[in-house]
Amino acid sequence: MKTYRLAPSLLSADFTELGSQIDLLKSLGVRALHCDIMDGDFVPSISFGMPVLKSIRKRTDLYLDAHLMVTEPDRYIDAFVEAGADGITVHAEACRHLDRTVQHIKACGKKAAVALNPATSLVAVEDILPELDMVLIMSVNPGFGGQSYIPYCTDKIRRLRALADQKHPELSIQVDGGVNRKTLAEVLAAGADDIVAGSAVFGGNIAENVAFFRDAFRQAEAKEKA
Ligand SMILES: O=C(CO)[C@H](O)[C@H](O)COP(=O)(O)O
Ligand SMILES: [Co+2]
Repeated sequence: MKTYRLAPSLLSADFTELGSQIDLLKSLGVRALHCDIMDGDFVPSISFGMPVLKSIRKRTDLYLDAHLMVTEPDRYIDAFVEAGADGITVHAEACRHLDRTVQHIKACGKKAAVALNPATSLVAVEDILPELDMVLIMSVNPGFGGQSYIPYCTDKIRRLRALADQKHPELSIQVDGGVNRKTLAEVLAAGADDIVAGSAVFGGNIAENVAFFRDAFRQAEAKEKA
C-alpha cells in the first residue's frame, strides 16, 4: 500500500514571505518541502543555495528534499547535508560515477534519489535501482517552474513502477514538473507516490490547493484498497 506525499516546490513561493508560507504548509499537514537548487549551468536559471536551505532548516522540521540541478553535484553534497537537507536528489545526466555519488549520499545518512530528465531513459537507473530511496521523473525540462507537463512521461512513470515492482518495491517515484489539477490523476494512476508541485500549490489559495492534493491522494488510496 502506497503512502502519498506532496512536496511543494519552494521555487514558486513568495520569497519575501517564505517563513510564513512554510508555517502555513506545515499547519495544512504538508510533510515535505522540495528545494530546487539551480546553478545556471546544468540548467539555464539560478535559484538559491546552501544559505537559504540553512535558514529554512532553522525555521522548520519538515523533510527537506534538495533537488540538485547542478553540473557537478559531488562538489555540493556535503554542503547541503551540512545545511540540513534530509534527502538529496542528483541528476543521472550530471554524474560521471553515479554509484559513487549515491553511496556518498547514503554514507551521510541521507535519502538518496536520482533524477532523470524527460529524454533520459530508465536504463540509466535500472541497475542501481535497489540502492535508491527514490527516482525523480522530470516531467518538464528542468530549469523553470510553471511549465507544461510533457505527456510521454506518463508511460515512463508506468514503466518505472513495473520495474520497481520487480526489483525494489519500496522505491518511491517522485514526479516533478507541471503537476496540477489537470495532470495529477494521470500521474497517480501511472504509479507515482511523491508529487512535487510549485505553481499548483503557491498559485492562488494555498490552503485550497493543498486540500485538492490531499483529496486526490485519499481517492488514490481508496482505489488501491478496493
Ligand atoms: O525542478 C523543477 C524545475 O526544474 C521544479 O521542481 C518544478 O518545475 C516545479 O514547478 P511546477 O510545479 O510549477 O512545474
Ligand atoms: Co524540482
